[in-house]
Amino acid sequence: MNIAIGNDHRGYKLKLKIIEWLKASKHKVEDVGAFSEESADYPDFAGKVARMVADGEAARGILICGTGIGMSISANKMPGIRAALVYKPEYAALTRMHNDANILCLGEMNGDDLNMEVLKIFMSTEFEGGRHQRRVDKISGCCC
Ligand SMILES: O=C(CO)[C@H](O)[C@H](O)[C@H](O)COP(=O)(O)O
Repeated sequence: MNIAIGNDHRGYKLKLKIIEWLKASKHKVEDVGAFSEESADYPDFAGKVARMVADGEAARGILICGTGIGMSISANKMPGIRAALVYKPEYAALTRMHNDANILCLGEMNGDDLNMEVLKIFMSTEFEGGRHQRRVDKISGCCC
């Protein structure tokens, strides 16, 4: 799968771990930065990843900041994006099965172990469709 990934300064170290896992799992990774722990603005990276997912250049996106909150607020401004901020593994499965989330937002403060567990479930869970498809279709109509 083609994955776009982005972070601010607080998400930089976790991103490196995530990229290592994604590549070992045979995913193709496009890293839009930030490329260091120097202070950076999360909307800049959320916008780049969201654009790539919305345009079909990436099948899914991953965004990391301190809490994940700023990334999710920013990414969800882009039409076609369903960015989910997930702290618990069970919810990683549910947001894929029910919301067909196409971007995963992680908070570095949630800890590496939990975040890696969330990531692995997010990457391996399919959308269920059915009644959830109807609801996902309605998301696009919410802001128009
Ligand atoms: O969590 C975040 C936004 O939702 C960011 O990653 C930052 O942690 C937060 O905005 C604090 O920024 P700071 O410049 O590191 O104090």
